[in-house]
Amino acid sequence: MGLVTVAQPETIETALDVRGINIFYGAKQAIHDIDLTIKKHEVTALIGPSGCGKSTFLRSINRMNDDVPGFRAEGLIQYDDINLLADNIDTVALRKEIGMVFQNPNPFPRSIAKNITQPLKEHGIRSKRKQAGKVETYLKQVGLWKEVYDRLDTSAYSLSGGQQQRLCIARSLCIQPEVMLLDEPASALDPIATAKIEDLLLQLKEHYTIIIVTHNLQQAARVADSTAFFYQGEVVEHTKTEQFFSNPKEKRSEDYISGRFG
Ligand SMILES: Nc1ncnc2c1ncn2[C@@H]1O[C@H](COP(=O)(O)OP(=O)(O)OP(=O)(O)O)[C@@H](O)[C@H]1O
Repeated sequence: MGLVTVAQPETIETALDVRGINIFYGAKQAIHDIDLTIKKHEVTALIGPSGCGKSTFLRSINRMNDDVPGFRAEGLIQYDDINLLADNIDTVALRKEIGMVFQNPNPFPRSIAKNITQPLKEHGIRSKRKQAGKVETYLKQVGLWKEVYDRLDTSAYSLSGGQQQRLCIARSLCIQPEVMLLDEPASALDPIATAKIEDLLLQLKEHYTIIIVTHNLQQAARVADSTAFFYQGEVVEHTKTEQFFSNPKEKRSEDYISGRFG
């Protein structure tokens, strides 16, 4: 993925080891010296009030902000033996391993099937038989197959918002990433579609490492193994979700959970 290598992470259970990250937009510093350990096959929730830097941090992991004018990220985000913030990272290869799903469903303006086959083709899978097999596999993995198997050639835009979001998740999964980044993936969805996405995340963590930004504290409590509370560009507390919500260590965490700010 890049030429710069660093020492192996402390344990093989670590998916991403984040050390001393500082992020700037021009002169404005959005992230201040954060450290985080993201464990493999867990769901990690990033929570905190608007503007505290959750999306900035998430988008830095797979270099989505590189083209934002004035953007600069310093420090170490270690994935295997690679620093994801190194200058010579191949972002296409990076995004194959670290996929992303956005707040608003954004399927390609093509058929349901082509939303899966297009990324497969881009990653060298040319056999139509293999492509068809993967369309079925990944639509099943996101619980969409039964709903769409008889209309795979119709436009992805004919799906509901919740179905479109599950299609976007299938599109990310079909190239078999290790890590999935989700930026408020259910905030544009109704409660039933949201519940389906949450169920899906709980199933997917068996195969993938998941980091989710959410404004919904109940959602973090339902789906996340660990929760990181961001405030004014810092990580105030990162601990097991159950402990975070029942017995936070920091006063600012307690104030946030109890709705005293944010
Ligand atoms: N493209 C940009 N250019 C300049 N400043 C930005 C840009 N994107 C974000 N910022 C600033 O960086 C800080 C962190 O923003 P960010 O969007 O990461 O916060 P957030 O916690 O994800 O907020 P929200 O929950 O509202 O999405 C804010 O002060 C924001 O104004």
